[in-house]
Amino acid sequence: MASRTAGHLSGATPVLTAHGVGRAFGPSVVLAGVDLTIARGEVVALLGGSGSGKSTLLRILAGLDGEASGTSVVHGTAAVVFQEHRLLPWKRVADNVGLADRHRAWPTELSGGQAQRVAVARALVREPDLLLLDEPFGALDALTRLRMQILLRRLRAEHGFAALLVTHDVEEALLLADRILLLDDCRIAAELPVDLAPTRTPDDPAFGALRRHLLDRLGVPTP
Ligand SMILES: Nc1ncnc2c1ncn2[C@@H]1O[C@H](COP(=O)(O)OP(=O)(O)OP(=O)(O)O)[C@@H](O)[C@H]1O
Repeated sequence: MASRTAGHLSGATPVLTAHGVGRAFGPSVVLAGVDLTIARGEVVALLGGSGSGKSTLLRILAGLDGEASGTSVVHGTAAVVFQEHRLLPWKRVADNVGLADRHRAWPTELSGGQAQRVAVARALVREPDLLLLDEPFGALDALTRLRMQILLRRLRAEHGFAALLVTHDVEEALLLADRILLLDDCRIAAELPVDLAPTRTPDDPAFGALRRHLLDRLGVPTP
């Protein structure tokens, strides 16, 4: 597996290119022949059933899996945010992020939502070209999750980073992504552009139609 980071290239260059990515754990094949390109500034959501290989693919793209086959190149810099914040408990919050210390709190003193905000700040402070987000809000309560989704939208509008967002949450994908990929049967089985009005409210009929379509593809019955 050649997973590497290339230098900063021209604007037309995608921020991520992956070809023929494969991964097996013993006899169990999880990914086979996955091709993926993410344009600069594009937010792509990766949906799929539990165990379909979403986190495995994200780890490969992040260069955290040395056992995969195929090639994956980030054209620029990438930063990863996981479901658990993974802050360093022996460092104060500001030291975790690398910012001037104004609040002087330890990560253990933070709520889940606060800790995840710090994790996002830590990822963004280096101004990455690509954010790799693995269920970043999956452990948060519904209200905090919505706040974080709105925050991520705002940050993306301000900073213009590209992102790959692994999520179980169809509405989260529809709220945040420009394009949705469905991972099934070891490969990217479907790809949908999210062509919605900028507000992306769930009561928009086009939002509802896409939501139903995705749930149907994921095998979730809708009323
Ligand atoms: N280190 C590992 N050793 C053995 N099997 C693994 C390992 N990591 C992942 N797997 C297996 O690979 C498959 C895909 O796992 P992965 O975590 O990528 O799925 P996922 O789509 O992210 O699932 P979920 O949505 O439930 O988090 C699963 O069957 C899992 O058991």
